[in-house]
Amino acid sequence: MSDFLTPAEYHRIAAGLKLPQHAFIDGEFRPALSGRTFATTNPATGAPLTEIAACSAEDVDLAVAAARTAFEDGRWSRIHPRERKETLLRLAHLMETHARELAVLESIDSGKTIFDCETVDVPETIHVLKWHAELIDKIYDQVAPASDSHIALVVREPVGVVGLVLPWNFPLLMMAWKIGPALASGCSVVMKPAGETTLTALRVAELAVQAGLPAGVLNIVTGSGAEVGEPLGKHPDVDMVSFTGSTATGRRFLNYSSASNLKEVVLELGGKNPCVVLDDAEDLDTVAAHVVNGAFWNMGENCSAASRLIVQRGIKDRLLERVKAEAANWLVGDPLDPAVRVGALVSKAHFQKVSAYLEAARAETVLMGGKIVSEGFVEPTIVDTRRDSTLAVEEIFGPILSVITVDSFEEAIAVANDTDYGLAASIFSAHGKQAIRGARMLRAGTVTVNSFGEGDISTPFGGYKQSGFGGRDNSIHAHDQYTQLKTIWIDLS
Ligand SMILES: NC(=O)C1=CN([C@@H]2O[C@H](COP(=O)(O)OP(=O)(O)OC[C@H]3O[C@@H](n4cnc5c(N)ncnc54)[C@H](O)[C@@H]3O)[C@@H](O)[C@H]2O)C=CC1
Ligand code: BAL
Repeated sequence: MSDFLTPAEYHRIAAGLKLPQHAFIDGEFRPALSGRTFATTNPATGAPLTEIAACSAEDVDLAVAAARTAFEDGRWSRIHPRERKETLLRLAHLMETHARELAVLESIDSGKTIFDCETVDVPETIHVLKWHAELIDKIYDQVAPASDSHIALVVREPVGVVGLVLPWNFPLLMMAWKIGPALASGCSVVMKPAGETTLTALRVAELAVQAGLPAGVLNIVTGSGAEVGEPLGKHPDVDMVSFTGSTATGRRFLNYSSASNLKEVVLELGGKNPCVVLDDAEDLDTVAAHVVNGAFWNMGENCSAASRLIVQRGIKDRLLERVKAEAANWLVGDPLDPAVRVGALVSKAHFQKVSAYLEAARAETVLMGGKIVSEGFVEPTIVDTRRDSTLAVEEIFGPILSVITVDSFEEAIAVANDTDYGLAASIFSAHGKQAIRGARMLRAGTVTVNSFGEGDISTPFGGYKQSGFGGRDNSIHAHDQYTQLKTIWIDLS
């Protein structure tokens, strides 16, 4: 903790921040063409932070045109990958220099805790950008088998102008997950941050200018889903869209694509992720720490949150005792206090949604929590539920853990897989073969064994079933989204 400041010091930094307001199009910060703005507030206090450009289809057109020009003239798409690497590394280094400011901005804009912003969101964002930058001048294309009279090349080319539509739960990190591989690959970007959390993206754009990113290569169009997301999804000159957010909105992007130019679509969607704990799990204090982290980290506002604890009857009581003890350490309160682990839910609307689930929990057995702390803040809550209860089926995106009791390994796996989602899962067992067998049987894009997590930048992240579509974020596979394969046959005869 020695690197953390006091809450008062963080509040002083927050009060002194200059907040961005304008969209970023063709290398310039500009108001919406309509002149309209929308208010953004600090979800922890309800206080207005600033007014931001409320863009619409005409601003999207401008941004796409700028991105297209930049892509076609090759100012970024056709320079040596090493030059792209160096520019992105300069951006990452500038972000390091401004890490604390970015962490505070992220916290006041989203309600996330300063603890997480300082230890995860900002450093991981920088790491992800560096990882993709470092990769791009080290990967090779392929030469296919052919007779002596031909050479057959399989080359990757940047897909073109890409639309990136972001969620509000990890504003900086999701930006990095998408702009990292998109920019490294040579694409031009039109990005739409979530309306709730726009500020850090615009600050990164300011740093990108300083880093020397050419105009038009990164454009940030601010505003609502209906007025910016939809025109971007339907735009005939956007070659591909990568989206992270709800399954319902993800579906719309498939419709937008089919109704426009059949642009490629990659969707990273919701989850109702199981955490399976079998009777033979060992070191229950550690298991409990993973369970709590999985369920309550980032206020449960996490697509891979382990929101269903599927526990075998023989170990249930011993485990829950420890889970409750561990969760009791998760202090709820001022996100700018580094001792706090559960900050504010992202918006009033989302707070109301989560509060409605707390209300529904009253019809079940609440084992812990269950109450609103104050406007925007809810207690980490543990509920003993039926496997088919609303709480155990729907993605809540709040700090509510549903506990489901099972009697066997087979039943645990069946319950875990009994969901429309398939993003992440975890399994705890001291019996190696059983744990690995379970990991293979769980239908999810990421499965962790005897731990909770998402892997890291080196491994692909994305969902089975209705949790994902069309590709993966992270790892070298993320570059598949932003490149397309071209075959070149050369006749030597
Ligand atoms: N998979 C994930 O990481 C996320 C899941 N969610 C889930 O979605 C629920 C609702 O949250 P929302 O903010 O409403 O998520 P959302 O999926 O509607 O929003 C994500 C992004 O899509 C944009 N968008 C919204 N409507 C659009 C439309 N009609 N056309 C194009 N773009 C559109 C939003 O402005 C935002 O940038 C949450 O309670 C949570 O359960 C929300 C955010 C992230
Ligand atoms: N956990 C990172 C991806 C997401 O929540 O959307």
